Amino acid sequence: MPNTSHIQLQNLTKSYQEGDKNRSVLDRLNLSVKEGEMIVLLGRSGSGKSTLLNMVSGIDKPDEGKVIIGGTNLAGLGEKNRTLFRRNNIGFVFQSFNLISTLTAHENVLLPLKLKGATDDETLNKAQKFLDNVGLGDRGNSYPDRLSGGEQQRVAIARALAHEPILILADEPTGNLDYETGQQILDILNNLVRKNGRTIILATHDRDICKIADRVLELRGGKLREVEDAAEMLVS
Ligand SMILES: Nc1ncnc2c1ncn2[C@@H]1O[C@H](COP(=O)(O)OP(=O)(O)OP(=O)(O)O)[C@@H](O)[C@H]1O
Repeated sequence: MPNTSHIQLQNLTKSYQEGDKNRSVLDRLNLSVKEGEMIVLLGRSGSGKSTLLNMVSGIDKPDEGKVIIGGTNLAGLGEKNRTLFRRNNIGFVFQSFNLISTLTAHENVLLPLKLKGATDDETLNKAQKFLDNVGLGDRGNSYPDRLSGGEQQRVAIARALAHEPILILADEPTGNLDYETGQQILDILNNLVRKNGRTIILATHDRDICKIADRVLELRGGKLREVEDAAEMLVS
């Protein structure tokens, strides 16, 4: 298991075939992220933010280039090993929460711990601790459909952090929430991630989120550029 979450993307290239057309999404993209950094990734709809996060998490593979996380090049691994790497090292927070509807909140948080091979009482307590951390310690027995959107996203954050990943990826984590709930979710994410010194890459349309970032990057034309003044941007 890597002991650093230093990330390097080198010459990352990805295109999709559409009929007889080739749509280039990432074009020899480069990025270096230091351990503990919070990166906000901006970009218009369709610019490739989800595609990029899928490469970093190993859900998908680039056509060319390297995805090096803590010394391991994910792009050089087969699907099985990428899945194992992801389970052990990465936590993912989605726009649509993606909780398992037949499992309680506590069981949802427990799942990544079990997948990582943990079994004992310590694990049960750990899941409870992470629910406590997101302010839902008393809702462990609730099923997702009994929780509000904001509460579901808090469970999803507890689930993403429970197996203590070195890297958190979040794809529009506030996209399905009203403004105030979205701000609460960001505060929770920011506090937990910072407290534990985790690295996070968060993709969003919401320029407000930039205020909590160490670095803001814009994805455009398949490449990344640093945004010095996020307010200058008009992201649709
Ligand atoms: N599996 C796929 N097959 C074909 N084309 C795809 C696939 N996944 C993504 N695309 C295309 O790649 C481009 C980038 O999509 P992506 O979802 O990464 O953008 P995004 O910036 O995350 O957009 P949004 O902000 O709307 O979620 C789009 O043109 C999309 O249609």
